[in-house]
Amino acid sequence: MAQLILNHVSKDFGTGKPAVTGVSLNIREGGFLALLGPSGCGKTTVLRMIAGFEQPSDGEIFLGEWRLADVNAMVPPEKRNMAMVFQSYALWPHMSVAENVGYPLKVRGVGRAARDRKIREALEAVRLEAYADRRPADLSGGQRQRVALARCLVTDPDVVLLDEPLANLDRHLRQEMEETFREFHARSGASMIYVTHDQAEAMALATDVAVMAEGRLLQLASPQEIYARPEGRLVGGLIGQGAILHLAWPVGADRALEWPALQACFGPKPGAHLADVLVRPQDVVISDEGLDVVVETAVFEGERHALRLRLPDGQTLRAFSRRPVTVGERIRVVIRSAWRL
Ligand SMILES: Nc1ncnc2c1ncn2[C@@H]1O[C@H](COP(=O)(O)OP(=O)(O)OP(=O)(O)O)[C@@H](O)[C@H]1O
Repeated sequence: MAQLILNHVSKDFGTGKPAVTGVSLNIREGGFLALLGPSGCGKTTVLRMIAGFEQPSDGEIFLGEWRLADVNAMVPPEKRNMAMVFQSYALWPHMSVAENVGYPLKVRGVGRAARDRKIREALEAVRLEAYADRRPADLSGGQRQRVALARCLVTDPDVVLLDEPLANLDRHLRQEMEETFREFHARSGASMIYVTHDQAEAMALATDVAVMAEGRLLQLASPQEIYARPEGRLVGGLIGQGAILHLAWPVGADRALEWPALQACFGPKPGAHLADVLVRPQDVVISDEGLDVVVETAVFEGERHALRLRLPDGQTLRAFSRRPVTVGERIRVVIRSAWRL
């Protein structure tokens, strides 16, 4: 197994606007990369180029030293030892679960005994041993997706590509399936690339998160890093919760500031350069000093109240409160820390 490398990869379908522009990525062996971004940003196109369903219009794709694709040539998908899992599961309806899982081995001419053993192991891995003889139609959505994962496992792929695999499942099942994906990743040892537009899912699963917008890669970092230090407004708005404020950030100051230094950024500063600043709700603390704000909305979420607070200049902040507050109430808050985007 080896590192998957995308080197300045672009794809232009000739529609006037390239789908992907100059994307460079290194996916380390056994890594789990989430590709995140708004609809139409080029995520699926990147995945399809890695799989070999599309040829780059520029740049190169390598698996270790092996050149998989460039503008002149490409290795066909079936020669890449990759497996792809789709949102739609893509199971054969007329085959049993075991037959579906064993199908890639049958195509490769693997003998009956070895095939049966592999199928058994793969079904055990996704906890579906008891369902081997059922048809896909008799399974739940989550179980069907686990069959699709088992079908991936049997071929021992170097790279597994997942295109929004949980998009068709309800929230509860998605959480359960996240656990299955984590186990699947640990067991297979394959590098995984997971396309999603759900940032919480990306953060929960991946070792690395790549954020794309309009065909370009904006940032690639670990979930912790991208949460703590997002680059720019788009990444800041996409990862985690928070408010983006325009504040008079002191010239030459650090990108992270804490209270009370932050206090100086608020209030009218005619002519000052305004920076985009990210404030996370958990860093906004109700206090008996600090900024004067009005509670605009308060939503009870069970373990806390989620608040939208209006600053005197009309900008809004998000905050959490343990105690109930009333809409229209004036309170004071301290901002523990903020990050200049
Ligand atoms: N075969 C194609 N021919 C022409 N344009 C295409 C083709 N495939 C994708 N595109 C265009 O490329 C852009 C990126 O599409 P892509 O499917 O990669 O985005 P995405 O981020 O995966 O979106 P979504 O989250 O909605 O699936 C879009 O503008 C899309 O219309």
